[in-house]
Amino acid sequence: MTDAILTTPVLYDFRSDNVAGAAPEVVNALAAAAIGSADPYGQDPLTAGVTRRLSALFEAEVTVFPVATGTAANALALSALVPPYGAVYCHQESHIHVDECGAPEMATGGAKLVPLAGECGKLTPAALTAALAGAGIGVVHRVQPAALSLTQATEAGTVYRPQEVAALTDVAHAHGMAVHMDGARFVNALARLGCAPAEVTWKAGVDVLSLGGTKGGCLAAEAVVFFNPALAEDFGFLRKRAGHLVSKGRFLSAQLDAWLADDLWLRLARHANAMADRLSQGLAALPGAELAHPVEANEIFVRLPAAVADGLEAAGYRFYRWEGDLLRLVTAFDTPQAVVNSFLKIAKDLSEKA
Ligand SMILES: Cc1ncc(COP(=O)(O)O)c(C=O)c1O
Ligand SMILES: C[C@@H](O)[C@H](N)C(=O)O
Repeated sequence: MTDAILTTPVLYDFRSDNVAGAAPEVVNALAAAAIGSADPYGQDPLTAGVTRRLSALFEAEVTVFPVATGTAANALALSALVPPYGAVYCHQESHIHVDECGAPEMATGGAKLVPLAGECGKLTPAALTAALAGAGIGVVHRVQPAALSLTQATEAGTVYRPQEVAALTDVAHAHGMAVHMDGARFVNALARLGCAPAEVTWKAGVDVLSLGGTKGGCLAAEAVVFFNPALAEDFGFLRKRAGHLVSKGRFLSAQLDAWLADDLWLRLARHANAMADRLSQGLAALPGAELAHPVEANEIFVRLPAAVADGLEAAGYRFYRWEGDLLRLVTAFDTPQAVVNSFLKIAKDLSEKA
């Protein structure tokens, strides 16, 4: 970053939904939960309430374990599915493979992540089948296929349809593998699909979901949601051993409870997605602009003429310079439409001057 950019006041930060604040409903619920005492270590009524809420939302008796970060949710969920000699098949751009600093490998005791290619951040049954054909199942020299991990919405901002999830989980289950879903942006995918949560999870063969609340409007709250109770039996020990059993667990659950109440999670995600739609449509209309992937959630990957990208940064907007000449812009539950409009007007002016 040039010195000028570092000293320019930030007009708006599109780098990530991780830079967003927290929804007032969640903050107020947290303040209310801070009064008085409550049983520790997840034995409180709020945590029981979150399990009830998620069982109702997913139309199944689920087993829920709140944790504080998405990486913990992913790594610990995989540790419940995969032995140390196991293999986890994932996309080559998956967060568990690229951005978790070896946490899944550590939590599983050394399991191997097997990254696969796929257009627009999505795995295909053909690629998974081909990888498994050469896996050496039963061969003592080889790591043994144990889990498939899908990210929904993907790291490319795309969304798996229920039938796409089912086609992948069919291959995984046929090879004796369990299925994990990294749902750091699950609610953004759900808002786009408009289907019931069950349709794109357990009814499509997903065994465990890392449900992300942090990016969706919580301060820091994620939930590991098991649809297959047999896989959850040891998770309480795995979470405690990793130091992720929060003593005042009510404070994670208060966030999740408020976020899941009255469809707040979906309303917030719909807004984030709508801002991404508006922003990406405006950018795509600029001469020389090119969207790298369909915008199906709240992430935009776009190529812009250098003068436009540089000018936007100099004006005070922040976004990531991604691989190659891609830019990544992420909208959030609280991205103002006025900010999107101003950003697009400046981009258009810069484009006309270029
Ligand atoms: C797709 C995806 N999965 C998981 C995570 C992990 O979340 P955390 O940063 O809370 O560990 C992120 C983080 O933003 C993410 O983008
Ligand atoms: C680490 C970085 O990728 C983060 N998960 C984000 O999406 O902003």
